[in-house]
Amino acid sequence: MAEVKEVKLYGAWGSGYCAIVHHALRLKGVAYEYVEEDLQNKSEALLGLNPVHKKVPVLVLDGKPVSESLVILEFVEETWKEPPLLPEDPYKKAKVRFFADFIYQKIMPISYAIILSDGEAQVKATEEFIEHMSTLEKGIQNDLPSNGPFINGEKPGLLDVIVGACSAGFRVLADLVGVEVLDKEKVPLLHSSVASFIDLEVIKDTAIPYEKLLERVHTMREKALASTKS
Ligand SMILES: N[C@@H](CCC(=O)N[C@@H](CS)C(=O)NCC(=O)O)C(=O)O
Repeated sequence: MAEVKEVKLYGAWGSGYCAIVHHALRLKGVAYEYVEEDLQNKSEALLGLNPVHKKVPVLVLDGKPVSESLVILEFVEETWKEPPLLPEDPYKKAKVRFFADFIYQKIMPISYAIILSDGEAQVKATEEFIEHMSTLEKGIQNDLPSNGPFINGEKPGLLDVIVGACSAGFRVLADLVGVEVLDKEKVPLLHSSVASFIDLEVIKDTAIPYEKLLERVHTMREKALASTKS
C-alpha cells in the first residue's frame, strides 16, 4: 500500500472498541484526526463509510475506510510496523489472535449482560464473566508466558491494547456488582497488564474516562430495566 497521508478515526468516547484503535495508533505514533460521532444521530459520513454495520470505529486512510476494530488493529499493525504489537513467531501470533477473539466473543458480550440485568440474572452473568477472565488468564499464562508487566512482556502488545482499553469498563462493572472483576490475586497478569497500560503517558488522553462512563452506564441501565418492567 502506498504511504498513507491522511488518517481519520471516527469513534465515540464511551466505546471500548474505539479506545482499542485509539491506543494502537498512539502506541505506533501515528498522527490522526479524530471525529466524535453521536451514535443516536449518526452522521451521513459515518453511514457512508460503514454502510454494512453503521458502527464505530472506522479508520479512514486517504478517504478509504476500514471497519471492525480487530480488522483495524491488524491493518494498523501491517501499515505501521514499529513498535510491533504482535509476536513474530507464527504460533504465538495465532495464540494472540485466538485470545483476542475469546475476549471479543466471550467476555465483551457478558459485560453488557451484567450492565443490563438485575438480581439473579446479573449474579449469573457476573459469575460467568469472572470464570471467563480466569480462563483467559490461565490460557495466556500457559500459551504466552511473560515476565510482565504486560502480557506481551516489557512492552505492550495487542492483547494489552485490548484489555487496557477495558480498564474503565472493569471498574464500572466492579462498582455495579460489588465484586472485583479484575482481581489481582485471581488474574495477576491481566491485572498487571491493565494497571501498566493505563499508566502509559501516550494513551492517557484517549483512555475512557471512568466517572463519565459510570454515569452513562447508570443511565443505560435505568432505561433498560424500566423498559423490561413496563
Ligand atoms: N464488532 C465491532 C463492534 C463495534 C460496536 O459495537 N460499536 C458500537 C459502539 S461501542 C456502535 O457503533 N454502536 C452503534 C450502533 O450499534 O448503532 C468492532 O469490533 O468494531
